[in-house]
Amino acid sequence: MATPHIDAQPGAFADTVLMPGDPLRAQFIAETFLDDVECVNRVRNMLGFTGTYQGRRISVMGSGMGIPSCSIYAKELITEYGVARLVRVGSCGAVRDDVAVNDIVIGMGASTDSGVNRARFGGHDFAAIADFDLVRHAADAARERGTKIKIGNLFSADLFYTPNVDFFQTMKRHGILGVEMEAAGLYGVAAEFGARALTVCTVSDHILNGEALDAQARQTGFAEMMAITLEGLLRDDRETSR
Ligand SMILES: O=P(O)(O)O[C@H]1O[C@H](CO)[C@@H](O)[C@H]1O
Ligand SMILES: O=c1cc[nH]c(=O)[nH]1
Repeated sequence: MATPHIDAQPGAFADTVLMPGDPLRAQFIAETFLDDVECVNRVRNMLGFTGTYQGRRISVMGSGMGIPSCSIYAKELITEYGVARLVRVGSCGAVRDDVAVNDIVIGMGASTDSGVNRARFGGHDFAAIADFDLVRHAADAARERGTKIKIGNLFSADLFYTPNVDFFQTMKRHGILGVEMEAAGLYGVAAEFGARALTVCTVSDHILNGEALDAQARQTGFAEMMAITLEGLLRDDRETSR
């Protein structure tokens, strides 16, 4: 079985897929955090891997940048490979004064300037939200690790280089925790096709004050995000009845 974008065999993906935007970050995650790793997709270099974390089968695959790319992979993973949990592990920019580079934020919801969810929801506004239990278990994992995180609303932008820079102030006033490019689309796909989804991001830059992580700090913050995400998933396995 293959889709236009994934040439993996049936059963090649675990029921849970981590999705960073960057396929090389997918490879890094697989090689750094998983055991017994096998590469399961190379189409368009959108690398996908399956391995284990503490004995639990987990896959990781790049989503590409932006809602259209992420939506293609998420949809095919759910409907063709039986994936039931998708967790975006990404980077985002901050606009609030109390959100700093290296902070970890969880997208309980995701606002957007994209039209995809209206397209799938009869032209109406769709509340793009994460799965509550995935949010809860990631939050519990963070608390147990003693890591402070923020949970709230992300903004999934169609344009990385937006001409409407004044809108960042509006986002700030509305409490947006981070600006990224996929979460609202991922949540819409998950809702349409009956999967559970979550987004966890590390703040890589502050859009309004110009602060940005150096490479070393990026790596450290990223490792903590991965630990929270993976431990949250193990909790979800233990505590959520399906
Ligand atoms: O670091 P990733 O996961 O790619 O996420 C962010 O980085 C990319 C933009 O540079 C977009 O994909 C955005 O959502
Ligand atoms: O999409 C993104 C990701 C990181 N930083 C931003 O400003 N935007």
